[in-house]
Amino acid sequence: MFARGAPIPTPARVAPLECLRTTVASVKAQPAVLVACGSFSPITNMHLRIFEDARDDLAQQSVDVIGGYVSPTHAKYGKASLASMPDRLNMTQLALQSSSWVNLSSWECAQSGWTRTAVVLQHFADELAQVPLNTDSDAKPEHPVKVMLLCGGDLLDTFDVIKDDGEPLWLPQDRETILRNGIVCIERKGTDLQQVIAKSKELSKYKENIYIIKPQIENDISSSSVRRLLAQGRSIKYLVPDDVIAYIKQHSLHELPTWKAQQ
Ligand SMILES: Nc1ncnc2c1ncn2[C@@H]1O[C@H](COP(=O)(O)OP(=O)(O)OP(=O)(O)O)[C@@H](O)[C@H]1O
Ligand SMILES: NC(=O)c1ccc[n+]([C@@H]2O[C@H](COP(=O)(O)O)[C@@H](O)[C@H]2O)c1
Repeated sequence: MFARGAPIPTPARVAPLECLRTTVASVKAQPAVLVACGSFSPITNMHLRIFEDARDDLAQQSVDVIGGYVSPTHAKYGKASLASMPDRLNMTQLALQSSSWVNLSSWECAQSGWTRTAVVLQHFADELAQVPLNTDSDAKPEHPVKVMLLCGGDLLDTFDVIKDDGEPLWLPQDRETILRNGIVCIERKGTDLQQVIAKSKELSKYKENIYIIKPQIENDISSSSVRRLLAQGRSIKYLVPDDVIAYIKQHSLHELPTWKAQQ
């Protein structure tokens, strides 16, 4: 558990290796690691589900997902709805206890400020490139591991956003890096991904690297809907893992002014 009110200790690795599978399905398969960057304030069952849907769909396209990471963003990302870093990390860790292949990465939160997502992914890529991969046969996998951003369609839709100060939300070189490596986008109500890609020259250029995943069971749980239910004094059972609900109650996170403001 991360101590509340204390800085986050720097972890030994960006990508803890506990759950990483180093035996790739076949020589020809493309090994991949999925990294979900986001707020996770709090983590929901749908954040966990998107990993499962993505892994199943990618397997049908000869992409062998050998591990996954949830990387909560730094407090200095500045979104009002962010619970503290220890709280978001603790809730994420509790939620991931039930996963055999997705790990928490606390690296982003241990930095002194917010880190751009492309930089986070590059750290993962640098570390994971050092991990020797093999197959059941003697032969080594033909492809090096790819680190791909896992996100909801709404995130891809922010790629062209220009902020109020006139600066792009995503630096052009960062978008390029992310798109070159591959991005796995889960369709989400309210975002037409085909349209998002078609209207952007850059996204169209890389459309082969954008894996669009249709959730097998549609579910639009979001952290904001969970916060809204809490603010209304309603139940969040079956939307969020039980241990996370217990943590929220134990530490009265539902009383956070920015969570209570959510209607
Ligand atoms: N129901 C969902 N379907 C598909 N993707 C989702 C869903 N919920 C969250 N995600 C994706 O998970 C990633 C991390 O989620 P994050 O906590 O940043 O967003 P969120 O749950 O939409 O939060 P908020 O409601 O506070 O904006 C994002 O890429 C987001 O699009
Ligand atoms: N330029 C960038 O790298 C950039 C811009 C906006 C959001 N992000 C990331 O995307 C995620 C978005 O989270 P939210 O959807 O909760 O805002 C966060 O992990 C954040 O760090 C990255």
